[in-house]
Amino acid sequence: MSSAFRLEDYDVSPITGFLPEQEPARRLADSYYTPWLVLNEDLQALQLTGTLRARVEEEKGGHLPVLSIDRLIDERERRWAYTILGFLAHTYVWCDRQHVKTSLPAGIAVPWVQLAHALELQPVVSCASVVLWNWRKLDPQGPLDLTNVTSLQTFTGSTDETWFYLITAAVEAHAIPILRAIPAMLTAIDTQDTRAVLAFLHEMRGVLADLPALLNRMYEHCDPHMFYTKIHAFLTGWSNQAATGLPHGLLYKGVDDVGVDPNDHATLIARHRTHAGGSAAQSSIVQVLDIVLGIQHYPTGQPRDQRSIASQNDPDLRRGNYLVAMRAYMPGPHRRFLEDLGRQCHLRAFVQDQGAPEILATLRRTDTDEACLREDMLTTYNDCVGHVRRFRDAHIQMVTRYVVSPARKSGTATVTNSTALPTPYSHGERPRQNMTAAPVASHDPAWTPKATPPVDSIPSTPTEKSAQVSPHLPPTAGDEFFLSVRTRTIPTSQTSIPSSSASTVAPSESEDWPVSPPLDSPVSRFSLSGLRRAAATWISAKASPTFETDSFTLPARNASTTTTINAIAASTFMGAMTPQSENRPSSRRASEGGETAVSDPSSPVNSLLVVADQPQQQQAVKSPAVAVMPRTGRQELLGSGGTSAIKFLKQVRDETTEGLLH
Ligand code: HEM
Repeated sequence: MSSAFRLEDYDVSPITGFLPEQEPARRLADSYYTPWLVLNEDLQALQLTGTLRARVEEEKGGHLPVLSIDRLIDERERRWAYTILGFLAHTYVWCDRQHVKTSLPAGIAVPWVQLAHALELQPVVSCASVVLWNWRKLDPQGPLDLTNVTSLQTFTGSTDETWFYLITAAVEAHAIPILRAIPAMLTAIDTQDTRAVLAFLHEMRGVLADLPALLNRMYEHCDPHMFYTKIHAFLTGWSNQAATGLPHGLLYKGVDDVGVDPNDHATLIARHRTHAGGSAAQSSIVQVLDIVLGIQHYPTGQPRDQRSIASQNDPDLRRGNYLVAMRAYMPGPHRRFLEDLGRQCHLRAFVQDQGAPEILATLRRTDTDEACLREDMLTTYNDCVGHVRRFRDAHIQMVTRYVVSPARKSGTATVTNSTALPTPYSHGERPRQNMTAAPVASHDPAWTPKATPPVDSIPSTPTEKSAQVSPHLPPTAGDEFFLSVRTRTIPTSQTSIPSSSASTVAPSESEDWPVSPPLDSPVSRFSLSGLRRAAATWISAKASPTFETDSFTLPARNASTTTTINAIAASTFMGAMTPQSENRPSSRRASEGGETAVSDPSSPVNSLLVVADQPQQQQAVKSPAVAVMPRTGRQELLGSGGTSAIKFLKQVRDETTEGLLH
C-alpha cells in the first residue's frame, strides 16, 4: 500500500514544498563563526578589490582558520554555513578567470566537506544552496511569493542573479499543491478511486498550465548578457573543466591531501574532485512532475532503440542519465523522496488501464458516466504531459537566449552537434519511474505568474536554427587556442593510425574521457613536450606560445591553424604511442629544453584528447583518438556554445512528448 507515503518523512512541507517552512538562517549564533560571516558579508567588495584570495590564503598573509562545524546549533545553521562556504569557495576559485584556483584552502574545504556530508549533498554550489536555503521575506508577515522575497546572498550583487534564483524558487513553490496532493493520490490509486485520481489530475493541470508563463518571468529582470558573462561563471563546478583551467578538478586541501607527500603529484591529482556546478536541473520539482506522470528519461545521446533497450535490460546501458545524476546534488531527503515516489507512483499505468480502448468501448455501452469520467481522466492526463512539454519548450527557448545566443555573439560559440566533448549529460543511472493521483488542495495563489509577453515577442531572441554557426569558419589572427591534454585507453583494435595527420572523426559523446594521468608520467610528459616542440616548429618562428603545466595558448595565424594543431597532436601522439612503427624506435627519447622524457610502451594510456579554445571552429580528430575541442566558459552549461545543452534538453522534451497516452 502507498498510503504510508508522508511528505514530512522527506523534509517536504505541505506548505512550502521543497523550500524550508522556516525562513533560512541568516546568521550563525556563535561568534566563533565570525571569520566566515565577515567574508560572506563583504563577498562582492572583496571581489572588486581583488583581495578575497589574500584574505584566506596563509601564504598571502591572510588566514581563514579551519573551524569546527560542531558549534552550529541546528539544521538551519548548518544549511546556512554550507551555503556561505559555497559562495566563498566558488568566488575563491573563479573570481579571476585568468588565474583559476586549482585547490581550495583548508579553511573553506574542511568544514564545507563536513557540512555537505551532514546534509547529504556535494561540497559544491547547488540549487539547494543558492535557491532553497537562500531567501528571506521582506515583510515577515507577508506572503512567500515573488512580491515579498529576496535572496540572502549572490555572487554578483546583481538583481539579475537574485531574480534567477527567485524564479527557480517560484517554480518550486508554484507546484506545491501537486506535492501536497501526492499522498492522497497514491492512496486513491491503491483503492482504485477513479474520481479522486481525476480530481488530482484536474488540480495538477491547473497548476501546470501557469508554469511556462512563470518561467518566462525570468526575462523581466535577468538580463541574458549578464547571465552569460557573469552569473553562470560563478555557478560553474569542477567537472569537465579542462578548458577553463581545471583539467583534474579541484583539490580540497585539508581533506584530500591529508597524508599525501606534497611531491607525490600523481596521488594529489588523483585526489582532485570533479563536481558539477549549480543548475536548476537540481531542482526536485520538475523531476517530481516527470515521476508523477510516468515520463521516462533515458541516457543522453543514444539512438532511440538503444535507449529503450537501456530502459529494460542492461544496467550498463542505463548509465548516462544526467537528470538522475543531478539527484546527487539534491538534499538527501529530497533525493529519497524522488526515489520512493518513483517506486510507489503508478498514475500513468492507472490512467492507461482505466482508459484502455476496449474497456472504454464497453463502458460507453454499459455505463456512460463512468466512460466519460475515464475519458476525462485520459484527456486531463495528456493535458498535464502537454503542459510539462510546454514548460520544457519555454525553457529551451530560454537557454537559447541566455546561453546559445550570447555565446554566439561573444564568439565563443562553436558548433556542430557532433561535438566530441563528452557532455555532462551522461552520468548516472536511469530512474525507474512509474506512477500514480489524489484529492487536491486548493491552488496556492502565492508565486502565481503575472501575465508576461509571449516569449516570441521578446526582441532579439534567436531561433534555435539561427543560433547555429557554420562549423567551418576559419580562425583569424589573434584567435587564441588553449590546449589541454587528456588521455585514456582504447582497445588496440580501434587505434588504427590515420594515413593523413588530421582525419576528422568525432569520438562519440558517450565516450568517457577521464582526466589525464599525472603530468609527470612518462607518456603525458612526452606528449606535452612533443606538442610544445611540434607547435614551435609547425606554427612557425613568429608564434610564441606560452606554456603552462598542461596547456598552452597559440596565436592563430591562418586558416589552416586548426588543421595544423590536429596534425601536431596526431604526430606527437603517434610519436609517443607507436614505438613499433617503422620510423620509430621501440622506446623513443625526446629532448626539449634540457628535459628528457621517455615514452613508455607498456603504458596503458594510448589516446589523447586535446581540448582547444578556438572561437569559431570545432573539429574533432581521432588519431587514433585526438580531439580538438572548443573552450567554453562553463562546460556543464555551455559545451559547444550551449548546443550540447540544447541537444540534451530537446531529448528530454521529446521524451516528455512520448509520455502522451493514445
Ligand atoms: C536563465 C535561465 C536558465 C538557464 C540559462 C538554464 C539553463 C539550463 C541548462 C543549460 C540546462 C542543461 C543542464 C545543465 O547544464 O545543468 C538546464 C536544465 C534544466 N533546467 Fe534550466 N535554466 C534556466 C532556468 C531554469 C529555471 C528557472 C528552472 C526551474 C526550475 C530550470 C529548470 C531546469 C531543469 C528541470 C533542467 C533539467 C532538464 C529538464 O528537466 O528539462 N531552469 N537549464
